[in-house]
Amino acid sequence: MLELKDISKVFYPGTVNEKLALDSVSLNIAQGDVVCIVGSNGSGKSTLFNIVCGTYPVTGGTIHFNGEDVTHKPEYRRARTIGRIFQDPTKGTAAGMSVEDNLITALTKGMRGLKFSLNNERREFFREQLIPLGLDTRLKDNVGLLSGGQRQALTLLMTVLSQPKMLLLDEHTAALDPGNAQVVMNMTEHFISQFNLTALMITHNMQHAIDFGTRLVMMDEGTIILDVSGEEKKKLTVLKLVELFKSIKNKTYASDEALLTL
Ligand SMILES: Nc1ncnc2c1ncn2[C@@H]1O[C@H](COP(=O)(O)OP(=O)(O)OP(=O)(O)O)[C@@H](O)[C@H]1O
Repeated sequence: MLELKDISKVFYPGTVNEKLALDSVSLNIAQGDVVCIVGSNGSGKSTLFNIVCGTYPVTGGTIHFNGEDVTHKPEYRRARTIGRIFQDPTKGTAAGMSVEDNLITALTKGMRGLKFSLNNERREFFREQLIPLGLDTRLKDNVGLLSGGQRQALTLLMTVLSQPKMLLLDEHTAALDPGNAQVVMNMTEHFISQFNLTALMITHNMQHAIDFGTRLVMMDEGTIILDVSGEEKKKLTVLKLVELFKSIKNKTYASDEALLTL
């Protein structure tokens, strides 16, 4: 579905600040893969997402999406097929609009420009979708009144309703308290299976990365150093993952958050 071949990204080339953020990264994502991406700060995880979305141009390499070469396709055109959710719960929703109006916006995007009006049937559909979020009585409320966790859950629902082919979750629970983070993780799992989505999720929480999804990719210094799936992934523990990192890189895994989940 997504094929990254020999992707490199250099920031500020030819200057004293030159930084090789991605170094010949190749990655194939199949339809239905749910891939957790871990790696210490600065290892290139967000840059990888920015390259997939077209936020940044590549320095070298190619990107194919469902067989189409999208390497130079602009971000706004890739946004139709790729839904991205950020860490900041305020980013994906419009605070000054009601829950209902936010959902209409998302659904209209998903319907690819078809004329759409809010009839009772549609309102009932929204209400049903909002039940697992505990927001089914709040269709008329302004989104600015919702908690961070509720807003992120709504962002998730909106993204899914816009019918992306691939979901990119960029530490989407990191700014939430543990209770809300768990609720949003459960919602994420529910939507991925309900809508049969392919997803990539960046997380610093190694336990989440082990428990969630079908595949785990670890990055370091702009490269992919580990890619496990199936039974091998199921057998992982945080301790094993940290030890694997040490044996591959001959250094200690530098993330306090990861070590906290040990
Ligand atoms: N827009 C930019 N301009 C210059 N350098 C950048 C830019 N974005 C990222 N970098 C650099 O590229 C490297 C990889 O950064 P990136 O944000 O992809 O890491 P990350 O793994 O997502 O880190 P974190 O876990 O801290 O979010 C870092 O050295 C970073 O400073």
